[in-house]
Amino acid sequence: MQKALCISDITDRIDPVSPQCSNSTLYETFRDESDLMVVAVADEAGRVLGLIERHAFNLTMAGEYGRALYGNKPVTTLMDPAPLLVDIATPLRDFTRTTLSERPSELMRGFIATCGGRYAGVGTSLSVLKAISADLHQSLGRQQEMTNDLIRLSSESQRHQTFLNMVIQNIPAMVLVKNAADQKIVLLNSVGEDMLNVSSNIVVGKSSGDFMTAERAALYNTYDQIALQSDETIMLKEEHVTDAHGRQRVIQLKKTVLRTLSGEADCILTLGIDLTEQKQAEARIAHLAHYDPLTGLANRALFTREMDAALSRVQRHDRKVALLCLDLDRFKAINDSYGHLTGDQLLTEVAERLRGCVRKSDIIARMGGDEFTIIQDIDTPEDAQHLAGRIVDALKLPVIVNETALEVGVSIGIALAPADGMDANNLLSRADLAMYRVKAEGRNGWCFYRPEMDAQLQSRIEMEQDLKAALAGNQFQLYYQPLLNLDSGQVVSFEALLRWHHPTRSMVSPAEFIPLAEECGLIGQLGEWVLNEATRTAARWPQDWRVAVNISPLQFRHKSLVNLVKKALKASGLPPTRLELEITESVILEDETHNLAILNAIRALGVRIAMDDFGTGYSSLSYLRTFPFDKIKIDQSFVRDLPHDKNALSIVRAITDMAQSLNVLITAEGVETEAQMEALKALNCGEAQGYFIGRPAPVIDAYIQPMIRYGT
Ligand SMILES: Nc1nc2c(ncn2[C@@H]2O[C@H](COP(=O)(O)O[C@H]3[C@@H](O)[C@H](n4cnc5c(=O)[nH]c(N)nc54)O[C@@H]3COP(=O)(O)O)[C@@H](O)[C@H]2O)c(=O)[nH]1
Repeated sequence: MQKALCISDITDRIDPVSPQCSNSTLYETFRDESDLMVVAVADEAGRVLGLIERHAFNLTMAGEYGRALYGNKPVTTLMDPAPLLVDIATPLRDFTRTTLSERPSELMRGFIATCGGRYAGVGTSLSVLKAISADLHQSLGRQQEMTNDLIRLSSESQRHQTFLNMVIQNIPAMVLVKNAADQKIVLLNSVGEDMLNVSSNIVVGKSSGDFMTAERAALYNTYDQIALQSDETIMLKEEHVTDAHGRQRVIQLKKTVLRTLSGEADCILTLGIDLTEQKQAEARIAHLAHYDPLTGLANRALFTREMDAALSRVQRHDRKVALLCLDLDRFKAINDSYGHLTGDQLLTEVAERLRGCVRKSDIIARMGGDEFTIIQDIDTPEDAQHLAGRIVDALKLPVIVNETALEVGVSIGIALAPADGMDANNLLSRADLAMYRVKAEGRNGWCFYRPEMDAQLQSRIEMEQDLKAALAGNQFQLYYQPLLNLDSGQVVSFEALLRWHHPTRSMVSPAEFIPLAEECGLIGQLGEWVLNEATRTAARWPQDWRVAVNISPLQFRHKSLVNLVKKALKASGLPPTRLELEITESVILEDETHNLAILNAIRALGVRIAMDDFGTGYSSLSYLRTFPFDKIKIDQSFVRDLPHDKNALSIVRAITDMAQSLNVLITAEGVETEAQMEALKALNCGEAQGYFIGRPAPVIDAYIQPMIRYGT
């Protein structure tokens, strides 16, 4: 901002003339200095004596008469002895305002500026006018600038204001500002309107008590007082509110007092952060950590916690608890046949039915796959028995998924605390043991744990160890069972069937140890041994005999089966066309793409692929189209009832007809009588296998038997 003009700005610091100076000398000075309008007369100490104005002086001195009269006289004779005096620091405006109103004619003659009463310069009316005009001009310019500045400032502040409003309105939190002095609300943003379910028009200018319940308002006022007495942000308890849309929200409030530069409380800022989604996510995570996402039942982690709690109830309050272990009977087959989506729907429905069988206080958990557990507070073992009975009945009813009726069934083992133990893991294994007993005894039922089951478990554990030792100790042998071509009556191939000469239990059936080997991960090693042994043996047979080797579905998951087959063929020198691999339908159903690729690669080597146990599975026949099987083996359960059972006859006929249309060879398994063989011949079955033709036997016997029987 420019400084206002003062007298010093418009005075000429012309040396004054002394009172002794003659008028003629001054006359010459005026003649020589045309710009000189006024001069002051002052003594040596600077005291002002008078003022001489050029025009008036020259008027006197211009004529000869005037010069003759005054020429030699001192200037004091023609000076104005009472000139207009003004202090040099006087603001120009003050000077002009006073002089123009009080002594305008004196101003016209000029004036003398003084400083501390001493001469400081002279000024004229012209210099005053010039200065006033310049000042006016400048102040107009300044005013314009100031106006522009103001306009700019106001638009900037407007922009800031708008920006601030936008931030406040769009911040995803409630912003509520109260005046610190009277605690009246001055601002509530739109999120706050929504959270508090009130319009800012209603609350601005009001106190909390004007639109809240007295109780709540009192609480908020207390919080305000606490905030006012604190220099820090205070965090309030989470609050549950119903928002403008009727939804329950959880809000975290924070209060901060905004203070002026001098430290006085100006306003109270309340921020409300909506924690609802965060809380929901936390709840979801907590739920996932304890509940099975598919069925909504407790998971293993929650089961363990609940089991510990139940056992401490038993201990402290002398209560009884039953632990029920459930395993669905045909779930795997259904899952494999109809796919995981159907399996999932089935599990969901099973969970629903279980919920319908228990009391509220019972805990149902899904431990994984198709295994469930129930923790039940009981008074007597009969309570557990009744619950198990209800569950078996509930799951006997078919489950309808996508218009298909699925019959699943359940096996339940029950262990009791404290009778069967007080350790959760131990009880679980005992209930499991009982459940396996139900499975072994035909499924779809329940059974209490009995101490002798431990011995059975022990024997299973021992068998597992024995199996490991058997592999190392050469206790396995392959038996061979012949397959007869029903047209030619010739033995065409032999199925290799594994036998275990157990050191103490003599011969153990593969029906017993193959599943065990699958469970304990030994099937890969065992299957590799069978493949090598069978190909090595068959390589020594007559050229027109093939060998069939059973491949477990689990072998498809282990080492590269294709490489194992290649290696066995190479090592034995057996032509690939003389090797046949028997697989079950679960191979196709389990991991169709992966397993079909393996089958195709093996078949590309020239090895034949047979579908074993045909008709026992759950699946539709559609998988027969997914792979060109060389042979289908009709399961012995269909052959058993031939030739008299009409159903068996029509099933076998249907299979042979279908095989003919697909151009696939059919082998009937389990042929034990001549009548069965004749019936199969009449049904156009290509090959037969069974005790009637030859029992599995070490290789020598295997081919001698049929030769003896049929004279080949
Ligand atoms: N993955 C592998 N599985 C194998 C291997 N060796 C055998 N097995 C499978 O074990 C199951 C039981 O086999 P086994 O006790 O050898 O029974 C076979 C035959 O002895 C029996 N059979 C043959 N003819 C008759 C008969 O006329 N009556 C009758 N009651 N049983 C008979 O059938 C079994 C052959 O079945 P299949 O394999 O379906 O052709 C069995 O599932 C074997 O597959 C192996 O090395 N690996």
